Formats: sequence, structure tokens, C-alpha cells
Amino acid sequence: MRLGADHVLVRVPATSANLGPGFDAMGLALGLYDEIEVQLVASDEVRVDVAGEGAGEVPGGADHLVVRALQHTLELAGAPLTGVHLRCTNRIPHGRGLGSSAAAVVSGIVAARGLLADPQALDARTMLGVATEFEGHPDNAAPALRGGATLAWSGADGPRAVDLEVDPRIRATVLVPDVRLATSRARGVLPGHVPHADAAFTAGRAALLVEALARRPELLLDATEDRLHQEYRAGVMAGTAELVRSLRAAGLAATVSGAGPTVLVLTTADAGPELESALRDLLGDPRGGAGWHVGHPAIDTSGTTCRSLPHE
Ligand SMILES: Nc1ncnc2c1ncn2[C@@H]1O[C@H](COP(=O)(O)OP(=O)(O)OP(=O)(O)O)[C@@H](O)[C@H]1O
Ligand SMILES: N[C@@H](CCO)C(=O)O
Repeated sequence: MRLGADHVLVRVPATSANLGPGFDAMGLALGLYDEIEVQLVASDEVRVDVAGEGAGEVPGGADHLVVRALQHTLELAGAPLTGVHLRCTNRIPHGRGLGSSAAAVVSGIVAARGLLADPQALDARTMLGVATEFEGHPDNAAPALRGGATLAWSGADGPRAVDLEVDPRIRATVLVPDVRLATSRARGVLPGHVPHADAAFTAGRAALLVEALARRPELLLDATEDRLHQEYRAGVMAGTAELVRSLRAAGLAATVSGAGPTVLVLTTADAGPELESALRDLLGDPRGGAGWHVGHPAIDTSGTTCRSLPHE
């Protein structure tokens, strides 16, 4: 396949996976974005400039995660990459449970699609499949690609996803700690087996969550209960576990965001005063404190977007 454009700008949202009981399956796109400008160059140089999150930390050149996903996707499409210049403006914090690695992978895939002469040749399922190969599970990649809330699974023909309805009254709040935790570490403490009763409990809650998200937000507290991962992870994110417990005791639907350590709270717009009061009690200030930053991102409904820029 031929390349069409040589210069594109991709915008990719943060995502919060699991939402409590939807381990490795459910996710929500949040209005906090990384932007990546991808410019093909005539030489075989691979250059990556990073501003914001990860600057001076993430590998440059061909090892950079966005470059790896871009290169892999272009190869798959039969249009191998030679030289490229990336300018990344990163706002999604790394290793916090807000889908930074999925955002990097998805942005590389969507950039590759935008560079092809026939972008339609790379369909949504193929893109989710490639992202899942990199990530190992599709729950962040699906909402990053599609926006909104999604339910993803691996079927006989590979990873798939559907959109979930989200009641317009629902609001997301994130409590992001200063400390990081690698997803690999948070997965490493999960057991190989769980009691049948816990699996049954969590399956029921995940089904209820679909209804709570769509039109019954008053059920969010019950619907976000989980027994598959959060308690097992408490030992590697004690502060997160404590905050989730306290917020839930105050009647707020708090969960560990992705593999943590960020806390996600789902409320309705009219629950602002309860949330503010709980945050003041727990952190000393509703805007954040004690090493926690409070954000109120919109729920993103666009997913990852890509537009061509003029040839430079
Ligand atoms: N924009 C980026 N560019 C390059 N590498 C990135 C970028 N974002 C994340 N990474 C890599 O991914 C790592 C973080 O991935 P990890 O899966 O541990 O956490 P996360 O994706 O932020 O959280 P979660 O998967 O729980 O939502 C970073 O340390 C970095 O190596
Ligand atoms: N479902 C994943 C999300 C983080 O990538 C987990 O909880 O480990």
C-alpha cells in the first residue's frame, strides 16, 4: 500500500480501565490528551522530541513506544517506515492508571492510518487488534480509539469492542497521586484463581454497571463493586486502597483507575457538594493535597483524531 500524507497531527485521550468490576474489559475515555505531530522525513533518521509527561525519561528514536506502534502498523499495511520526526506534547501522566501506554500505542497506529493513501484499508478491528498485541488487553485501547465508554473482549476473530451508553448526568473525577506504579507490577500481585463466589459477584456487578452507566447512575455505587483485582492490589497501593474505601463509605462510586494508583470517582453532576466535602475531609482541600491531584476531566466522546498538516 502507498503512503498518502507525510505530516499528521494525532490527538489521543487518557482512559480509565476496569471501572471496578469490568477488569480487562470496560473502559472510559477522559478529556485529557496527548498530541503527537508525525512528520515523515527523506532520510532514515528517527527523531523524537517530547514535551510534558515523560520528557527526558521515555526512550527516543526507534524504541519510543509511539514509533514502535507506527512502524509496526505501517509494516502491516505494506508501507514500511523510513525516517520520521515526532513532536510529542504529553499531558497524560505515566504509570498512574490513566492509559498512557495505550495512548502512545493507539496514537502510533492512528498516525500510521492517517499517513496511508487509503486510510480506510486499516479498519477499526485491525487497529484494536494491533493495539491489543502491544498492550496485552484491549480495555484502554478501545475507549482511546473510539471515545466514550466501551466494553472490549477477545473473540474467535481477535479483539472486539462495543460502545456503552453513558448517561449525560455522569461526571468523572480523578485523584492522581505523585507516585507511579507500573501496570506490570500491579498485575503481578493478582492471583491465578479466585473463589467462584467472587467471580459470580463481580460478573453480576459488571452487568449492572452497563445499566447504571446508561440510565441509572443512582446504582453506580453498587455497580462499581469488584472482587477480582482491587483488594489483591491494595498491598502495592495502600494510599489508593484507603481512599477508595473512604470515598465508597461516603457513598461515592470510587474505583482504582486501571492498574492504579489513580482513583476514579463516578458521580452525577448534582453530587458536587458531597464529593467536595469528602475530598476536603480526606485530602484537606477539594482541589487536592497530601500528594494527590484532583482533576475533573470531561468524558471524551471523540476518541483518537488525526488530521493532515501541510508538507514542511
Ligand atoms: N507517551 C508515551 N511515549 C512513550 N512511552 C510511553 C508513553 N506513555 C507511556 N509510555 C510508556 O509506558 C509506561 C507506562 O505504562 P503502564 O502500562 O505502566 O502505565 P499506564 O499505561 O500509565 O497505566 P494503566 O495501563 O494502568 O492505565 C511508561 O513508563 C513508558 O515507558
Ligand atoms: N485492566 C488492566 C488495565 C491497566 O492496563 C489492569 O487492571 O491491569
